[in-house]
Amino acid sequence: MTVSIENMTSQNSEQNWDIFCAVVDNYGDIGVTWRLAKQLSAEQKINVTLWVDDLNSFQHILPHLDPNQVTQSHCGIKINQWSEPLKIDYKVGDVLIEAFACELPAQVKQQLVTAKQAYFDNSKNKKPPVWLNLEYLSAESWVEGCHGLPSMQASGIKKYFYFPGFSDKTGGLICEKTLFTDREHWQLDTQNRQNLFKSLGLTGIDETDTVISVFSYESSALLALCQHWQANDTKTHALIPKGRSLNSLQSILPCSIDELTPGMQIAFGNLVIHILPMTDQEGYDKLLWSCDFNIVRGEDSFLRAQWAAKPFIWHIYEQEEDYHLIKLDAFMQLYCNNLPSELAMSWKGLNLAFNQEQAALTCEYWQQLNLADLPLQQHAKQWPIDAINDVDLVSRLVQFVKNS
Ligand SMILES: Cc1cn([C@H]2C[C@H](O)[C@@H](COP(=O)(O)OP(=O)(O)O[C@H]3O[C@@H](C)[C@H](O)[C@@H](O)[C@H]3O)O2)c(=O)[nH]c1=O
Repeated sequence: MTVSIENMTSQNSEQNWDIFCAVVDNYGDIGVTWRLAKQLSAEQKINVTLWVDDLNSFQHILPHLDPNQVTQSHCGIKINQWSEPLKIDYKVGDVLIEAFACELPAQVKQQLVTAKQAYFDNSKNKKPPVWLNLEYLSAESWVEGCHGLPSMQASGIKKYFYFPGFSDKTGGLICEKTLFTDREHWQLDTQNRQNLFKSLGLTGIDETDTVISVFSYESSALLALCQHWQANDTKTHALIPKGRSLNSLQSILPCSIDELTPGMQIAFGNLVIHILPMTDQEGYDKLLWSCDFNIVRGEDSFLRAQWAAKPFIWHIYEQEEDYHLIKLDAFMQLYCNNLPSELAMSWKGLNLAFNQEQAALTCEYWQQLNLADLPLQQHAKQWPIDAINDVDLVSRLVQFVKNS
């Protein structure tokens, strides 16, 4: 029997999925789950409820969100405040996703036990949901062996470990179906970049200037790079939202970080720092598409910099015992697989030096890395096509659930 895509998505529209997200810090946990929720809803027509414990953080990347509402809808997704105890009842759906091993509320776990028992008593009752733990993205090879493994929980229900990743044996990477074509169209017309900068209140940027977006954690290497750009021949614009990157630049700023407001420009020699307003994720993607180089961090902006098809530095989220450097290395090996060795050395050197706060080395590698270098640019364009490995995370996830 053949089932058409339309039939499959209309079957999905009867499905209810819940995603629970606890914000550990910053915007990555909510950033990833929000992307996931939007794509499940828009492309798979699944009814998604996203439960979030910190709506104030969420509002930074979804400006229309009202942090005081216990429940609200945006982009077709129901967003519920996750408080303990829950103010809104959780009703068992078809799929339950806990993001990044967050501890589900006791009420939810109790509902799972009840659902399991009811199904055990009479298989005509609704099946308990497929329960998944969505893990962090890593390019390490062990991920392939752990993706999809079940673990029996006290409720008698299996919980599956769902690992995003770069190979076909992993859960894939979040990427909307039309993202690459949307980006290509955007990048074909330089007017888009100019219009975007204008809408963000960024002025004085000529077409020939180098534009770099900066969304990193604190790093003395960033200060060194800014000082390097300041003395450089090319005019450089660093677009930086209020946040952690600026903490490293306090010594060169004319006022305290609190006093900075979006749209402000601070000029030093050939560098202009622009204070960037934070936008929603769609706006942020377009910013990455429009810059010549992006400095990104965490998980979601890291992936979006890859989808932007531009060269980038990944400031990885620090972990205990420098474990993050192992993750960084695994990704760099993969990314540099087909790069000419000299270019690979400069790109890896730059990323490692930035992450290890080796200020002088960062500038040295920056100088070696010519942004106009054709192989570097071509690689940045080809990489998304190779990395997506035919199928994105949401498509793989829906199939995984069907097979579970
Ligand atoms: C600058 C900017 C970012 N964003 C979004 C893009 C991303 O979804 C989100 C930032 O998330 P990330 O890039 O993942 O970085 P991050 O550092 O914010 O998030 C994290 O990293 C994880 C690895 C950790 O585990 C998390 O606990 C968390 O710290 O903010 C906007 O929507 N608009 C903006 O203007």
